Amino acid sequence: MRLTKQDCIDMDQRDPLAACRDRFTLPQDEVYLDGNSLGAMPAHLPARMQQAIAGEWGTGLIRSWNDAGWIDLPQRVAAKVAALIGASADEVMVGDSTSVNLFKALSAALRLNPGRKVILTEEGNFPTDLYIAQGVAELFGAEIRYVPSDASAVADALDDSVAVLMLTHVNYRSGRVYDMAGITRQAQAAGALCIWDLAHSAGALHVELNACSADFAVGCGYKYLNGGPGAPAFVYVARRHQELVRQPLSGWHGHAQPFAFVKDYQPAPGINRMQCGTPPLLSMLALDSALDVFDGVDMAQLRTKSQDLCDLFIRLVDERLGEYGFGIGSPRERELRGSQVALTHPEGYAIVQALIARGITGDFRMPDILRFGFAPLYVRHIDVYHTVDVLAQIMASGEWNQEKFLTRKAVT
Ligand SMILES: Cc1ncc(COP(=O)(O)O)c(C=O)c1O
Ligand SMILES: Nc1c(O)cccc1C(=O)C[C@H](N)C(=O)O
Repeated sequence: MRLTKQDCIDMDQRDPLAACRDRFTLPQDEVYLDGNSLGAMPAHLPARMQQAIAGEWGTGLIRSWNDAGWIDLPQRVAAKVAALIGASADEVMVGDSTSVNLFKALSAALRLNPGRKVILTEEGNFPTDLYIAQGVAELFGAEIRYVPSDASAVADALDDSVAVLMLTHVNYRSGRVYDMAGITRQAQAAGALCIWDLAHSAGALHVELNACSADFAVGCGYKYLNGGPGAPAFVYVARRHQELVRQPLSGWHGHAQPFAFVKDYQPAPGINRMQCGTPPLLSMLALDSALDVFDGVDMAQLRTKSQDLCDLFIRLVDERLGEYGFGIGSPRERELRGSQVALTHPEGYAIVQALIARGITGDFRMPDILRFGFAPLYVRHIDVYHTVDVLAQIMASGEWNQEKFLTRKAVT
């Protein structure tokens, strides 16, 4: 039997996380399926930022480093992130971008594994991961080995030359999720260290870094963590590695005594050595406050809802869009998929633009992927229904086939 609109309304009524949507401000009538690229704005954030700007900065000025606790804000934010990714507070540092944190983590991992010169990664990894690896390889005289985005190809390529395996947990295009525990075990058994990019996992999946015995991880603050555009990112270093870790961005905030103003660099104890320069305080305050939307949220329940939304989307696409030439570009098994679904279609770009014009925001990834992210804290089952319904209308009417939808914009 085909699912109905009423079925989806009933699903929302049974959803234990339904009330979390009120923690966000979303434009009226917008269906937002791009929280995997830029998370929605937590409703309490404008007031918090007003206070931070006018009060802490405007009035408190430099005194706020002490009086408002700016100096150890990164550690407080790190503790909140750590709770979402199965890590201890003293294993996470928040700051810089994901790209910069990857640079630090990759450099540190190569130094921990001297004698080995290969960075193993997948050719379908997110471009910044590949570009950073290329930069690090050049600096360290390392070599990059690319394999297809497939767990068995990764396993086959793990030999005694591999220093570091660098993978993105949830693929940005297909949403395929790797078995973090199993692959980490295989990498470590082969003598390699593992770096996981959690850009599309943190805040949407039930990540358990410590339980997986992970070595390093990085991730974004502006996607499912909802910290706002360009929010600080994070880096995780397992406690057992921390005292040996050396990262080359040896800025003063990562120094053992930043305010001693001594000539020579000495790394701070523990995770603090992963810091570099002055953090972007306003963005850090925004991320700190944004993370409060996770208060009381059970991550296993969050993961279940995300899987339910994705399953619902695939089922509705199967039931209603069969005649329009779409493919499913994501795994159909819910355990193998993150919190997003890719459809494929040769006219994908224009179809996404037509959807956006109708108030449903997804995005497009080359060459033919329509990408829909289902952020479980604020996306409803009825939004999924509405999206497929409007997609069917756009395809039936040929509405997508207009000049204004075919012209490419700078950011897709
Ligand atoms: C897997 C992955 N890593 C990293 C990034 C971004 O890194 P940065 O915040 O440095 O731009 C993204 C998205 O932009 C991503 O999808
Ligand atoms: N970081 C982004 C940006 O600066 C502009 C536009 C989009 C993004 C994204 O986050 C894209 C995203 N990582 C992706 O998976 O495609």
